[in-house]
Amino acid sequence: MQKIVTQTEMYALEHAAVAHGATWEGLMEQAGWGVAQVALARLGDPKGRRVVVLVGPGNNGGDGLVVARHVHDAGAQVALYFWRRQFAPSDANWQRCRTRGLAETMAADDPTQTSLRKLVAEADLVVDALLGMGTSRPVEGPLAAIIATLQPPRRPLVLAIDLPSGVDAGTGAAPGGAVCADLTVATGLPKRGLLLYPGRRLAGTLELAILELPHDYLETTMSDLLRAAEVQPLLPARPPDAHKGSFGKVLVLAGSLHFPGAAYLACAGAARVGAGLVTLAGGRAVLGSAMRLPEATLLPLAEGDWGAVGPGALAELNKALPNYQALVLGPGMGQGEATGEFLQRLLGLETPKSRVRVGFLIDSNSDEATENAAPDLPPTVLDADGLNLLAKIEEWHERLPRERFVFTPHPGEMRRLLGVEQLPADLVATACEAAKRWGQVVVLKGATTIIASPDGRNRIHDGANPALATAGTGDVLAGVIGGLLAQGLAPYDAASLGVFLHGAAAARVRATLGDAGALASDLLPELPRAMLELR
Ligand SMILES: NC(=O)C1=CN([C@@H]2O[C@H](COP(=O)(O)OP(=O)(O)OC[C@H]3O[C@@H](n4cnc5c(N)ncnc54)[C@H](O)[C@@H]3O)[C@@H](O)[C@H]2O)[C@H](O)CC1
Ligand SMILES: [K+]
Repeated sequence: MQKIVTQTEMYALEHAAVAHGATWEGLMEQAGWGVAQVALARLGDPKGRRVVVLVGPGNNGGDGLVVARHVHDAGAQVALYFWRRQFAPSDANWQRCRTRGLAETMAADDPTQTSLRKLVAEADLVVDALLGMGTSRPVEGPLAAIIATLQPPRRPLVLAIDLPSGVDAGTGAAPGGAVCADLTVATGLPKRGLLLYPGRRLAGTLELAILELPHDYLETTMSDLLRAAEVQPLLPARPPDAHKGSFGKVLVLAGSLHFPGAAYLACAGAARVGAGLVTLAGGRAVLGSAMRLPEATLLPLAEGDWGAVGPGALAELNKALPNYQALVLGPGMGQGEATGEFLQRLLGLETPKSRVRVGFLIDSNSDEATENAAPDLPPTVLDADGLNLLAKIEEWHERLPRERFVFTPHPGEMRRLLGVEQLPADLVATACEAAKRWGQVVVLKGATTIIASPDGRNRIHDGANPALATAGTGDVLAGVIGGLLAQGLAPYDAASLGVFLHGAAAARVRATLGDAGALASDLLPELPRAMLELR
């Protein structure tokens, strides 16, 4: 399992390591040695290769001095460029570099960066050890000018230690600009900011320098990188004597005249990850979608506006729901008033006021009232317009049954659910706090997707892929998660495996079609292949 940490968690881990007998100097030596091995592997034969190490004022700079020594000792020609670091005899790592006679330039003596530009122009490798986890404010002034000398396109290989200088370790933000590295070697554990944009882009390839950290303490950190090893055991077994009933039934309530394709994509997503049966529920628009997926069965429902379901659909739905192990609710269902009323009643969230508004349907004491009562929902994926409609209902999260839903918002839907103009910078914390408060699994979709459980655990999926940036891919994901819920996975696991498989299918699409022009439906045939590859 690859843990991902915040600054606070990392500093606490380092303190715990020291309490367990490690020393700060020893940790820095381990970190610097590990980074130097990566640097040397990139350099090839170090003889005659030129390396510039940019050394900042803190421990990140200290790591840089350790790297400089090891790379020098391996045979490379190393020059040091200091920004805001004062020599002190207690700076043992600087002292060791002096003993070896490494060239030194002070940024204070190079106000126009003329010397630095020359060093960079002649270098094979620049090591960025200006700032690490300690980055606490936007980069500006001389530091910004130093960073600017590393701008692409013509430059040597740039290796950042721990984080590209200027990237916030917690959020990945780089408000004043930051080093754009070819590779970043995280010390000990990757920091969150390395996985969140723009930090992820600025970091380049991610590598790790191993630090000995106390294992039991490590287990208390809550973020995991979502990787094949973590989700492989979650794949539902396929016993040879299985029948379609073994793999669950998914009801997909989606689509409208405006968005018929969303219904198809969600259904096919569920079927392509192995659900036993998929039923498409909805109005006339859904009938058209079903033509594209002859394997799906159909539950025609009373329509509201524009072919989307209306409040009259509840009675039919109530009868059918007990036969299903999962529900996918929302893709392309529109945000019409009647659909909103339907959703409100389905989720048991109607207020006395709205009860009056749908009074033409029911009298609260009649049999019809029972027929139209909010059903007990199976595990449910709530996506897209389902989320937008939910966001309009007052105090929805206090009244919704807890631990029943997987919410799959993109940032716009997340803003609406939270009722804010702009999402907070720390997306991981935002998703985690929401999951805890709402009592539901939250999948905050983006170039980096965050899967947060109400119990505080979270998984981060490093799966940016421009091929996915096209309409309909979210509908496929909702279906995929629904298909896994129907096969008995717990919501957090269904969401995690679903995000992983969706990302793996997208990687396969990109490998054949490239960055542009893929259709969401191209993901569908790749889903079983992604499962096969994972199994
Ligand atoms: N702690 C350990 O045992 C280990 C840490 N490792 C490395 O240490 C850094 C974190 O070091 P720290 O000294 O806490 O912070 P920095 O080196 O990142 O720099 C802090 C320094 O910079 C100033 N500062 C912050 N932001 C700005 C800014 N935008 N402009 C100007 N100055 C800024 C701040 O005030 C401080 O003075 C960690 O990343 C690792 O690389 C070892 O890896 C392991 C042991
Ligand atoms: K750095």
